[in-house]
Amino acid sequence: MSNTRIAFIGAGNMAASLIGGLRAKGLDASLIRASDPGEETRNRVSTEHGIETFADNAQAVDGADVVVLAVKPQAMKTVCEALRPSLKPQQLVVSIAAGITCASMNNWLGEQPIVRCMPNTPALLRQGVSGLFATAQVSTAQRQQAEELLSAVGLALWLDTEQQLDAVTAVSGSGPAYFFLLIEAMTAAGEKLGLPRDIAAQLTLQTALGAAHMAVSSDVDAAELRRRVTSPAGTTEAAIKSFQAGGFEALVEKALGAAAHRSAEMAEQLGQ
Ligand SMILES: NC(=O)C1=CN([C@@H]2O[C@H](COP(=O)(O)OP(=O)(O)OC[C@H]3O[C@@H](n4cnc5c(N)ncnc54)[C@H](O)[C@@H]3O)[C@@H](O)[C@H]2O)C=CC1
Ligand SMILES: O=C(O)[C@@H]1CCC=N1
Repeated sequence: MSNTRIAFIGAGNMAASLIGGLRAKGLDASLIRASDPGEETRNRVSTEHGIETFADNAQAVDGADVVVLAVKPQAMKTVCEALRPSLKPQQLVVSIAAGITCASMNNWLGEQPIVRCMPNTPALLRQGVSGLFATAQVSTAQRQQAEELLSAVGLALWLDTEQQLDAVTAVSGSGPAYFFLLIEAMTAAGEKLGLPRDIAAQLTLQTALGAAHMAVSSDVDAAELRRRVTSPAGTTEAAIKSFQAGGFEALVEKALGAAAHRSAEMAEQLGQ
């Protein structure tokens, strides 16, 4: 990775967090470039990370070993088709766009080695997790380059099939939003139970943090940790029974199913 030249197409939130992670890991700024139509966006990443930026995507990819596609899924077709004449066959394309398949990208870009990934927003704090899938054209060295790129902002996990990316999107890509929703709901419920809002918020946030740390560092699973909090006929049991009477597990399954379905549907709708 130390000599790998990386070009980011799109310099928004996810690209900026990847660039920040690479810089924090010691990758030289001269090896990173980014292009974005937004002047403010270009100025922000070049000031924050000391990298060269371009308004023209073709200029950014010139000489790059790895080209990271970090635009919205809806922009992928146009961006890929316009990039096609500028790409060299050996350049690795890494896409982080939700719901855009390798087959669609190969149609738009021509045959390129492609790694399709699904990161998540805690990448901003280098606490992210990503699922990665490589096409057959990707060499071992290129797999390593993609893994080093994504592991600069958190955990990077390889998948056996591209279809599994729909499930990864449902679990971890969209996942931070589910935890934020629970934080919002617990804070509001605490307030309704008579706590000042800031106290309810602090109690909720520190509990989320503490529980996540426990779940990550413990040698027992989440179900056992839950049992240890749940005294027979106590308060936790009352709450858990209430969650389960409302169909909590089935609701979570349904919600993640909806996200995975939407990921596959986007591939259909945006992949033409
Ligand atoms: N936000 C999230 O939680 C996650 C997002 N993703 C994926 O990451 C990708 C980027 O998302 P964000 O960074 O959140 O979006 P963003 O909107 O912050 O960044 C996208 C950037 O692309 C630029 N752009 C638009 N048209 C362009 C073009 N023709 N050429 C070059 N740049 C262009 C925009 O100006 C913008 O700065 C999306 O495809 C999304 O599916 C993946 C995982 C999680
Ligand atoms: O909501 C979305 O479509 C994107 C993909 C995963 C997180 N945000």
